[in-house]
Amino acid sequence: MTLLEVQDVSKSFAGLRALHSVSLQVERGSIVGLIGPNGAGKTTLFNVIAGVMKPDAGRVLFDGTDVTGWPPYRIARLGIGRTFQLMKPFDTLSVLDNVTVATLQRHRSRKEARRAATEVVERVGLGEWADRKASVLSTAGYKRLELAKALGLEPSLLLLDEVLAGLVPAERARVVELLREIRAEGVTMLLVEHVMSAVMALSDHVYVLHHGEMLASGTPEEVTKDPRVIEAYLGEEGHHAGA
Ligand SMILES: Nc1ncnc2c1ncn2[C@@H]1O[C@H](COP(=O)(O)OP(=O)(O)OP(=O)(O)O)[C@@H](O)[C@H]1O
Repeated sequence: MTLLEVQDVSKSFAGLRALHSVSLQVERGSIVGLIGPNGAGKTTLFNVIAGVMKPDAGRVLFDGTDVTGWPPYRIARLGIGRTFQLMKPFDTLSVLDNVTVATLQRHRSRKEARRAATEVVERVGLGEWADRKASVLSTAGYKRLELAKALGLEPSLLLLDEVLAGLVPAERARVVELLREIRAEGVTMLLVEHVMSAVMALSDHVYVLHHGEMLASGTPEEVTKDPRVIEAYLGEEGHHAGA
Protein backbone atom coordinates (compact mmCIF):
# COMPACT_ATOMS: atom_id res chain seq x y z
CA MET A 1 0.00 0.00 0.00
CA THR A 2 1.24 3.47 -0.85
CA LEU A 3 1.93 5.65 2.20
CA LEU A 4 3.37 8.70 0.43
CA GLU A 5 2.61 9.83 -3.07
CA VAL A 6 4.19 12.88 -4.67
CA GLN A 7 2.39 13.81 -7.88
CA ASP A 8 3.93 16.12 -10.49
CA VAL A 9 5.41 18.54 -7.99
CA SER A 10 7.09 21.68 -9.34
CA LYS A 11 8.87 24.42 -7.42
CA SER A 12 10.88 27.39 -8.62
CA PHE A 13 12.91 30.02 -6.77
CA ALA A 14 12.97 33.34 -8.62
CA GLY A 15 13.09 31.63 -11.98
CA LEU A 16 15.37 28.80 -10.90
CA ARG A 17 13.55 25.53 -11.45
CA ALA A 18 14.37 23.45 -8.37
CA LEU A 19 11.74 20.78 -9.06
CA HIS A 20 9.99 20.10 -12.34
CA SER A 21 6.99 17.77 -12.35
CA VAL A 22 8.50 15.33 -9.87
CA SER A 23 6.56 12.22 -8.85
CA LEU A 24 7.41 9.41 -6.48
CA GLN A 25 5.77 6.78 -4.34
CA VAL A 26 6.75 5.28 -1.04
CA GLU A 27 5.14 2.00 -0.07
CA ARG A 28 4.25 1.45 3.55
CA GLY A 29 6.99 -0.42 5.40
CA SER A 30 9.65 0.26 2.78
CA ILE A 31 12.85 2.26 2.72
CA VAL A 32 13.13 4.42 -0.38
CA GLY A 33 16.37 6.17 -1.37
CA LEU A 34 16.45 9.60 -3.01
CA ILE A 35 19.79 10.39 -4.59
CA GLY A 36 21.27 12.90 -6.98
CA PRO A 37 24.03 15.48 -7.30
CA ASN A 38 24.27 18.59 -5.12
CA GLY A 39 21.53 21.03 -6.07
CA ALA A 40 19.37 18.34 -7.68
CA GLY A 41 16.36 19.34 -5.58
CA LYS A 42 16.34 16.66 -2.86
CA THR A 43 16.06 19.00 0.11
CA THR A 44 13.48 21.11 -1.72
CA LEU A 45 11.38 17.99 -2.23
CA PHE A 46 11.67 17.20 1.50
CA ASN A 47 10.60 20.75 2.28
CA VAL A 48 7.54 20.40 0.06
CA ILE A 49 6.59 17.04 1.60
CA ALA A 50 7.05 18.38 5.15
CA GLY A 51 5.02 21.52 4.41
CA VAL A 52 7.92 23.96 4.80
CA MET A 53 7.46 25.03 1.20
CA LYS A 54 4.34 25.13 -0.92
CA PRO A 55 4.77 23.62 -4.37
CA ASP A 56 3.92 25.80 -7.38
CA ALA A 57 2.11 22.81 -8.83
CA GLY A 58 1.42 19.19 -7.96
CA ARG A 59 0.17 17.33 -4.93
CA VAL A 60 1.45 15.46 -1.90
CA LEU A 61 -0.74 12.64 -0.61
CA PHE A 62 0.01 11.03 2.72
CA ASP A 63 -1.89 7.93 3.72
CA GLY A 64 -4.59 8.93 1.26
CA THR A 65 -4.93 12.50 2.54
CA ASP A 66 -4.04 15.44 0.32
CA VAL A 67 -1.63 17.40 2.57
CA THR A 68 -0.42 19.82 -0.11
CA GLY A 69 0.11 23.25 1.41
CA TRP A 70 -0.59 22.11 4.97
CA PRO A 71 1.57 23.81 7.61
CA PRO A 72 4.49 21.74 8.94
CA TYR A 73 3.01 21.17 12.40
CA ARG A 74 -0.12 19.58 10.95
CA ILE A 75 1.90 17.35 8.66
CA ALA A 76 4.14 16.32 11.57
CA ARG A 77 1.08 15.56 13.67
CA LEU A 78 -0.33 13.40 10.90
CA GLY A 79 2.80 11.26 11.02
CA ILE A 80 5.66 12.64 8.91
CA GLY A 81 8.86 13.07 10.92
CA ARG A 82 12.03 14.60 9.63
CA THR A 83 15.73 14.95 10.35
CA PHE A 84 17.70 17.95 9.15
CA GLN A 85 20.99 18.13 7.27
CA LEU A 86 21.97 21.07 9.47
CA MET A 87 21.24 19.92 12.98
CA LYS A 88 19.89 22.38 15.49
CA PRO A 89 19.51 20.78 18.89
CA PHE A 90 19.06 22.97 21.96
CA ASP A 91 22.66 22.85 23.10
CA THR A 92 21.99 24.00 26.63
CA LEU A 93 19.31 21.36 27.20
CA SER A 94 20.07 17.77 28.08
CA VAL A 95 19.76 15.06 25.45
CA LEU A 96 16.62 13.81 27.19
CA ASP A 97 15.07 17.29 27.33
CA ASN A 98 15.76 17.80 23.63
CA VAL A 99 13.79 14.65 22.84
CA THR A 100 11.08 15.56 25.37
CA VAL A 101 10.40 18.70 23.33
CA ALA A 102 9.37 16.31 20.55
CA THR A 103 7.47 13.76 22.66
CA LEU A 104 5.45 16.57 24.29
CA GLN A 105 3.77 16.93 20.89
CA ARG A 106 2.36 13.44 21.34
CA HIS A 107 1.83 13.18 25.09
CA ARG A 108 -0.09 15.62 27.22
CA SER A 109 1.39 14.80 30.58
CA ARG A 110 5.01 15.74 31.18
CA LYS A 111 5.55 12.42 32.87
CA GLU A 112 4.33 10.47 29.85
CA ALA A 113 6.36 12.64 27.49
CA ARG A 114 9.46 12.03 29.57
CA ARG A 115 8.86 8.31 29.66
CA ALA A 116 8.43 8.24 25.87
CA ALA A 117 11.57 10.36 25.43
CA THR A 118 13.58 8.05 27.69
CA GLU A 119 12.53 5.10 25.53
CA VAL A 120 13.52 6.84 22.32
CA VAL A 121 16.86 7.99 23.73
CA GLU A 122 17.62 4.40 24.73
CA ARG A 123 16.36 3.22 21.34
CA VAL A 124 18.92 5.28 19.43
CA GLY A 125 21.74 4.28 21.75
CA LEU A 126 22.10 7.54 23.68
CA GLY A 127 20.96 6.17 27.04
CA GLU A 128 24.26 6.92 28.73
CA TRP A 129 24.09 10.50 27.48
CA ALA A 130 20.49 11.20 28.46
CA ASP A 131 21.34 13.70 31.21
CA ARG A 132 24.32 15.32 29.49
CA LYS A 133 24.01 18.58 27.61
CA ALA A 134 23.48 18.10 23.88
CA SER A 135 26.53 20.30 23.23
CA VAL A 136 28.90 17.58 24.49
CA LEU A 137 27.83 15.10 21.82
CA SER A 138 30.09 14.07 18.95
CA THR A 139 28.89 14.35 15.33
CA ALA A 140 27.68 10.76 15.56
CA GLY A 141 25.88 11.60 18.79
CA TYR A 142 24.23 14.64 17.20
CA LYS A 143 23.03 12.47 14.32
CA ARG A 144 21.50 10.01 16.76
CA LEU A 145 19.88 12.87 18.67
CA GLU A 146 18.46 14.23 15.43
CA LEU A 147 16.99 10.79 14.74
CA ALA A 148 15.62 10.60 18.30
CA LYS A 149 13.93 14.00 17.97
CA ALA A 150 12.23 12.84 14.76
CA LEU A 151 11.22 9.49 16.29
CA GLY A 152 9.85 11.30 19.33
CA LEU A 153 6.99 12.53 17.13
CA GLU A 154 6.08 8.86 16.58
CA PRO A 155 6.03 9.21 12.81
CA SER A 156 4.80 6.56 10.41
CA LEU A 157 7.03 8.12 7.72
CA LEU A 158 10.52 9.41 8.44
CA LEU A 159 12.30 11.76 6.05
CA LEU A 160 16.02 11.32 6.63
CA ASP A 161 18.34 14.01 5.29
CA GLU A 162 21.93 12.79 5.15
CA VAL A 163 21.96 11.08 8.52
CA LEU A 164 25.22 9.34 7.61
CA ALA A 165 27.18 12.40 6.46
CA GLY A 166 30.29 13.06 8.53
CA LEU A 167 30.29 9.64 10.18
CA VAL A 168 33.23 7.24 10.08
CA PRO A 169 32.49 3.85 8.44
CA ALA A 170 32.08 1.92 11.72
CA GLU A 171 29.55 4.48 12.96
CA ARG A 172 27.76 4.46 9.60
CA ALA A 173 27.35 0.71 9.84
CA ARG A 174 25.81 1.09 13.30
CA VAL A 175 23.36 3.73 12.08
CA VAL A 176 22.44 1.56 9.06
CA GLU A 177 21.67 -1.25 11.51
CA LEU A 178 19.63 1.12 13.66
CA LEU A 179 17.60 2.26 10.63
CA ARG A 180 16.90 -1.39 9.78
CA GLU A 181 15.61 -1.94 13.30
CA ILE A 182 13.44 1.17 13.12
CA ARG A 183 11.98 -0.07 9.85
CA ALA A 184 11.30 -3.48 11.42
CA GLU A 185 9.28 -1.62 14.06
CA GLY A 186 7.00 -0.36 11.30
CA VAL A 187 8.43 3.04 10.35
CA THR A 188 8.58 3.78 6.61
CA MET A 189 11.54 5.86 5.42
CA LEU A 190 12.50 8.19 2.60
CA LEU A 191 16.24 8.62 2.66
CA VAL A 192 18.32 11.38 1.09
CA GLU A 193 21.89 10.21 1.23
CA HIS A 194 25.19 10.53 -0.59
CA VAL A 195 26.74 7.45 1.02
CA MET A 196 25.84 5.07 -1.77
CA SER A 197 26.81 1.84 -0.03
CA ALA A 198 24.23 2.65 2.66
CA VAL A 199 21.55 3.68 0.15
CA MET A 200 22.07 0.41 -1.69
CA ALA A 201 22.11 -1.69 1.46
CA LEU A 202 18.97 -0.12 2.89
CA SER A 203 16.69 0.83 0.01
CA ASP A 204 13.96 -1.26 -1.54
CA HIS A 205 13.60 1.33 -4.28
CA VAL A 206 15.73 4.28 -5.38
CA TYR A 207 14.77 7.53 -7.13
CA VAL A 208 17.37 9.69 -8.84
CA LEU A 209 16.87 13.45 -9.12
CA HIS A 210 18.94 15.53 -11.50
CA HIS A 211 18.46 19.25 -12.19
CA GLY A 212 15.06 19.09 -10.53
CA GLU A 213 13.77 16.24 -12.68
CA MET A 214 13.32 12.58 -11.92
CA LEU A 215 16.05 11.03 -14.02
CA ALA A 216 15.49 7.39 -13.12
CA SER A 217 14.04 5.03 -10.57
CA GLY A 218 14.22 1.35 -9.81
CA THR A 219 15.80 -1.21 -7.54
CA PRO A 220 19.27 -0.30 -6.26
CA GLU A 221 20.77 -2.71 -8.82
CA GLU A 222 18.82 -1.22 -11.72
CA VAL A 223 19.70 2.33 -10.78
CA THR A 224 23.42 1.71 -10.33
CA LYS A 225 23.58 0.10 -13.77
CA ASP A 226 21.59 2.85 -15.50
CA PRO A 227 23.95 4.71 -17.87
CA ARG A 228 22.07 8.00 -17.32
CA VAL A 229 22.57 7.72 -13.56
CA ILE A 230 26.22 6.83 -13.96
CA GLU A 231 26.74 9.83 -16.20
CA ALA A 232 24.79 12.30 -14.05
CA TYR A 233 25.87 11.18 -10.62
CA LEU A 234 27.71 7.97 -9.93
CA GLY A 235 30.34 8.25 -12.66
CA GLU A 236 30.94 11.94 -12.31
CA GLU A 237 31.51 11.53 -8.60
CA GLY A 238 32.85 8.00 -8.74
CA HIS A 239 33.60 7.85 -5.06
CA HIS A 240 29.88 7.69 -4.33
CA ALA A 241 29.65 4.19 -5.77
CA GLY A 242 32.00 2.74 -3.26
CA ALA A 243 31.50 5.23 -0.45
N1 LIG B 1 15.15 28.82 -0.37
C1 LIG B 1 15.76 28.83 -1.56
N2 LIG B 1 15.88 29.98 -2.28
C2 LIG B 1 16.47 29.99 -3.48
N3 LIG B 1 17.01 28.92 -4.06
C3 LIG B 1 16.94 27.74 -3.41
C4 LIG B 1 16.32 27.64 -2.13
N4 LIG B 1 16.40 26.35 -1.72
C5 LIG B 1 17.05 25.69 -2.70
N5 LIG B 1 17.37 26.50 -3.71
C6 LIG B 1 18.02 26.12 -4.98
O1 LIG B 1 17.27 25.05 -5.52
C7 LIG B 1 18.13 24.06 -6.10
C8 LIG B 1 17.91 22.74 -5.42
O2 LIG B 1 18.47 22.81 -4.11
P1 LIG B 1 18.32 21.63 -3.05
O3 LIG B 1 18.91 22.13 -1.77
O4 LIG B 1 16.93 21.16 -3.02
O5 LIG B 1 19.27 20.51 -3.66
P2 LIG B 1 19.82 19.18 -2.99
O6 LIG B 1 19.62 18.10 -3.99
O7 LIG B 1 19.18 18.98 -1.66
O8 LIG B 1 21.37 19.46 -2.81
P3 LIG B 1 22.42 18.93 -1.70
O9 LIG B 1 22.72 17.51 -2.04
O10 LIG B 1 23.57 19.84 -1.90
O11 LIG B 1 21.76 19.11 -0.35
C9 LIG B 1 19.56 24.60 -5.94
O12 LIG B 1 19.92 25.24 -7.11
C10 LIG B 1 19.43 25.58 -4.79
O13 LIG B 1 20.39 26.59 -4.87
